[in-house]
Amino acid sequence: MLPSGKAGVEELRTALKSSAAGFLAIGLFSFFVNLLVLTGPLFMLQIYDRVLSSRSEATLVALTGLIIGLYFVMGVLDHIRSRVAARIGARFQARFDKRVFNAVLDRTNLHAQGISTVTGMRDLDAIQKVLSSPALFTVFDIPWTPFFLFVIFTFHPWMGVLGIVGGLILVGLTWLNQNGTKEDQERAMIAGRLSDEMTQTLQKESDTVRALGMRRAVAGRWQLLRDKALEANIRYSDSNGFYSISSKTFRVFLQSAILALGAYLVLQNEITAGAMIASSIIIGRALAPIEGAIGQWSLIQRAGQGWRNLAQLLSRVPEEDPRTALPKPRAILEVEQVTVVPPGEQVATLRMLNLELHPGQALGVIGQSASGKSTLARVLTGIWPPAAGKVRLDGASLEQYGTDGLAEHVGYLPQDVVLFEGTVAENIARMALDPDPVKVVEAARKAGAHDMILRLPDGYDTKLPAMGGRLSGGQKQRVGLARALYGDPVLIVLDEPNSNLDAEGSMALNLAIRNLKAEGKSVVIMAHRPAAIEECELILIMENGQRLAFGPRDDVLRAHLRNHTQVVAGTGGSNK
Ligand SMILES: Nc1ncnc2c1ncn2[C@@H]1O[C@H](COP(=O)(O)OP(=O)(O)OP(=O)(O)O)[C@@H](O)[C@H]1O
Repeated sequence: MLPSGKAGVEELRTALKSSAAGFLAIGLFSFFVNLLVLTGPLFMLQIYDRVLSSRSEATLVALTGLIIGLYFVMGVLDHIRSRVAARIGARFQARFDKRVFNAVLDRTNLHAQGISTVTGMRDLDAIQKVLSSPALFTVFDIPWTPFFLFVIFTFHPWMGVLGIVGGLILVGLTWLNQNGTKEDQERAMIAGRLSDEMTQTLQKESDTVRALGMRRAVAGRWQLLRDKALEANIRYSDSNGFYSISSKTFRVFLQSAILALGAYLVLQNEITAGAMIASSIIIGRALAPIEGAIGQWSLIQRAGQGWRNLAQLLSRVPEEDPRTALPKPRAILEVEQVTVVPPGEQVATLRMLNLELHPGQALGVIGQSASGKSTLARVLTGIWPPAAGKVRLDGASLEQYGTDGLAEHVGYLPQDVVLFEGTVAENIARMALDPDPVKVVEAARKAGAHDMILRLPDGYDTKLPAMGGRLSGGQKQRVGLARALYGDPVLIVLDEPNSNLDAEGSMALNLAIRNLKAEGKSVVIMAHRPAAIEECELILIMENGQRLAFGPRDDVLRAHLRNHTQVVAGTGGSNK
């Protein structure tokens, strides 16, 4: 079941509350702006009832001077409240930028199940837009509508009644708009997101798409999604446009209707011509916020959706509590009764695993495909938390180090190495904003990749496109190993580190492992190829997510592999 999102709502609300002073300021400015809105109607009232009847030019000049001053003040206040709103929006975004970014990353890893819409950053943008836009002012202006209607009442009750009826019709239109467009908007949003995601995937995998002649097929699928998105958008825009234009037309009509009623009342000598003009202007102002809300409805609705999505996301991925920094651990790894269930799954892919590794030891993990080797790599590096049991590094369970703290002590080479857009050096430095060149070269040397990197067109400063496209599979793997060793981690987890390596690369890898052991680090190597376990004194054999055997390499291989002699012989440096 999905969490209710209460914790997330609370987090979002607290952030808004921290801008209470800003909202108060907007409320105060809105108060004066709305009072000053009466400038125009009162001016009209005076012109018609005083200036025209008395034919006094002096009064006209005085009144004109006065309203110039009042309009100026109104303009300044309106401008200030826009500036305050923009800052409230920016502050809200700044508060949540990193938080949402991290939550989206974590949720992809840890909580993949449930809502499929991870629109985090777009949700945040949508809320920020509403906070910084005139849509926010409608909230502060709408309470003034009854006041303006009351002013019209003071001119004549019938005018007031007409104003109220008109207002109710506009509110009704807003309600219909809300109910009539909500589903279309959601559909448009989801369809748009799906087609965007597909575009991104296709861009990343363009080689495969071309090579396998999938262009027409995927373009067809993509087009279907685009068409759906377009269709939903058009439907949404049509219905929203219908309500928006209806309300605008109705408001203009209402202004004339009140003028007609006013004229009738003037003819009956019930009100003055000034009151007739003034009430026509005031009714326009009274209903402007309602019309504004309808006009801004798509923004408001999207922000509402964003608020609900973010509340879910933030509840699902709570903020990591600050951790007491632990000293650099010794390379003692303990896996105690660990069971792992991948995110979004029900069935464990690693069950009740126990093992221990000490400084200077290397463990080779072997087993058939899908036996749980990569799952073990993920739990040892803290990517997936254990569903039961504990993984400890020097006595402390991994979560005690915190996500970033743990990454300093653990190096990880994933099975599929993905490099990021940046230079080779930046990639080795794990994309740090201030990479330490000494540490970069040191890591590359340890990984036996220094010479290979020097031979690249621009050495360490060779620019890599996204996904590291410029490098061969083996080169990527060696840069990936250097990245794993950056910052001198004590535990190094290598998932199929030699799957793309040639003999030279394989030898460099084994030398690196030997050196790491000599430095007192511990190394875990998930392997298919015998050459990879040459440096391992311990072997773990996995089967169906369970430990089939664990112990000294030669004993385990002899006891469990029928062809152990070939395997042991194969570890003599060949790369089969
Ligand atoms: N992200 C995931 N979500 C759900 N199930 C997963 C995920 N990753 C792996 N699994 C499942 O976990 C089981 C073990 O997979 P794992 O990748 O750990 O095996 P492996 O031994 O590393 O295999 P290989 O040698 O082919 O890389 C498999 O049944 C797989 O389907």
